[in-house]
Amino acid sequence: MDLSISHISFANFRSYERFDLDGIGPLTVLVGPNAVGKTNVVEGVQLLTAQSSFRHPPVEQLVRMGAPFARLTADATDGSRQLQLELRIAEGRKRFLLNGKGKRTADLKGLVPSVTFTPDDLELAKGSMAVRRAAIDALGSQLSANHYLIRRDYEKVLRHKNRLLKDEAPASLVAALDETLVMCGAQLACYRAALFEKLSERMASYYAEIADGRERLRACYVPSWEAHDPAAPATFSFGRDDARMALASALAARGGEERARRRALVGPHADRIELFIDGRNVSSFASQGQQRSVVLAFKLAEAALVQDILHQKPVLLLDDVMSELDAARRRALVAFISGDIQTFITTANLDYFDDDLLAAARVVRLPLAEG
Ligand SMILES: Nc1ncnc2c1ncn2[C@@H]1O[C@H](COP(=O)(O)OP(=O)(O)OP(=O)(O)O)[C@@H](O)[C@H]1O
Repeated sequence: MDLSISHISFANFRSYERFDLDGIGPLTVLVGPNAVGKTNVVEGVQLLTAQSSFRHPPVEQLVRMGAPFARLTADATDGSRQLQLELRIAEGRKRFLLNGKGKRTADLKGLVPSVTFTPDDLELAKGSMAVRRAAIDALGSQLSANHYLIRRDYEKVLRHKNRLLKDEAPASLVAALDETLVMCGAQLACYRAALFEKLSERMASYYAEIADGRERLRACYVPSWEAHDPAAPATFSFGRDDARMALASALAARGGEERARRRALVGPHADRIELFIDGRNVSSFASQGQQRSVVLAFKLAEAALVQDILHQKPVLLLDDVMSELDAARRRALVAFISGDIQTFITTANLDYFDDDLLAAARVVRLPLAEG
């Protein structure tokens, strides 16, 4: 049986002095007016499960204004195991605990995974490449502690390199750092590309379902060392040694340009994820409806992949997305939810939900009644 959350409790988290929800089942719909704290609940559960927040806030913002610290807990069980996930936030620092014992973030990755879908995710279709890269890394980090750690290392090296380039440091110093960048960068590009290959297969099949088989989605991971024409799909396969060599020679070839522009131009921070519908690039050609279908397919693929790789269904956190989807896409999402995956949905309006879904859900009205 999969681990699922049975109880959550927040103290001094965001707008909540206290928030407790017990007896949580497969489907919880949180309904309430604007600014009542619905998204805060989703964010709290994401912090406890994925150890990150889609809002990327400064740590101190998570603590209720005027309070010295915050504490969040979630109890999860699969019928035999009982886990308590805990996050304590004080003095600008986050500390994670499992069953009362302090843990490194990397040790908790994937234990109770989650997939979050918010209106900001619509940026996956039309927004910058950084949004797509961040989504792959967020997923990869839950699936593998190594992905999480190598990405962290790479970002540290990249920050250091950008500082050197900005300060116009001697080329020898930059070249020395490039050796580390090649090691971490090649590994990160390989992790991402391997993960993306699996994700894009599932995305394509969800997209076909959502579009009733009328259109075909194709996605490509394009490493920064490849010159790729974004007008047409292409496949790039590489192993770690290929990636190291290609990255090292691209860095050597573009070193002068990097110094002139005073920033790092080559490496996984510049890799591209291109999406195509029937051969046309989504960034330039997709309609609003097609963009929404791409994002929905992306999210459903994420959830399916977590299940395949970790053999544990993720908790699905849907923040106010029903209003962003039309009836057909809502149906596709509801069909997925009905496949027995623990889900929290927030909404300001229950009219977006059909009676069957509401009958199967626990509807929690916010603000909670006192007592
Ligand atoms: N650290 C904090 N201390 C106190 N209040 C906070 C803190 N952080 C956020 N809030 C408050 O939480 C409220 C927003 O909550 P949230 O984003 O969960 O609303 P929501 O119910 O999802 O609203 P909407 O339907 O408009 O998206 C705001 O009123 C905001 O001022």
